[in-house]
Amino acid sequence: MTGSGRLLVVTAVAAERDAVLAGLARGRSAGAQAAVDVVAGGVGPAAAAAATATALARAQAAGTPYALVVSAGIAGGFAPAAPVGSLAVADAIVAADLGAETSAGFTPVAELGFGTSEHRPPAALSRRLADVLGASYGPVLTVSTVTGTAERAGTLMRRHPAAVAEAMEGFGVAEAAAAAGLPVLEIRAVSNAVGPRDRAAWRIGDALAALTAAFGKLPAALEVDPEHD
Ligand SMILES: O=C(O)c1cccc(C(=O)CC[C@H]2O[C@@H](n3cnc4c(=O)[nH]cnc43)[C@H](O)[C@@H]2O)c1
Repeated sequence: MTGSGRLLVVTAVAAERDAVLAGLARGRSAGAQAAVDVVAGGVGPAAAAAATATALARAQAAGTPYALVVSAGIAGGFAPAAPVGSLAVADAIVAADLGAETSAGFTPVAELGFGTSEHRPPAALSRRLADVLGASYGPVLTVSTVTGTAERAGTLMRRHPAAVAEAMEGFGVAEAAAAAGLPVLEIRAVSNAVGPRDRAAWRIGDALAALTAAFGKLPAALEVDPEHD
């Protein structure tokens, strides 16, 4: 993102939006200059896609288009790559449960011939961001249902052995960005391990703090033009 590039960050809920805003404020006090808008678009891929598409269209109509879109928030981490409290940056944003379930197993929508199953962030930019943030780097899975059993976690890991995190909005944000011809990133802070549901083990506060720290560094890390990735 160059100095003139406007950045749209989409989170699910207000607490994530506020954590991102706190990080951006910290970055500005350190001298980082970035035109960034942050939207809490709702939980799940459909809400995220609708909110992202609306924000992009409004900016385009106002003559102040965005140059880059980021899906950000908390996530489940796949062990050992992404422990609780760590950050994850997507090298691919994957629709992990969009497709068809048959007796032969799951077939992704792309293999059914009905569209895209994953979006690729700019490789050099996302890799550089992961390095700057000290984040794990790999596929981030988008699901419509939070994984709650070891069996489901195992199924996802077998299908996506390099996956680092699971969340619910990235693919929706990426679809809206792709429709607008814009590059997309996904940055997640790990609040829990993907697997058996244990709400007592969730560390949402720690994840939100990690998200704030990440966005304190992000504008400086993005001071490149994603068009020349
Ligand atoms: O199991 C529960 O009752 C429970 C407790 C706290 C949060 C939830 C959610 O459904 C959070 C979904 C929300 O947060 C993201 N997120 C965080 N961890 C995960 C995960 O392991 N798998 C998928 N999404 C996760 C997600 O992006 C949503 O915005 C449930």
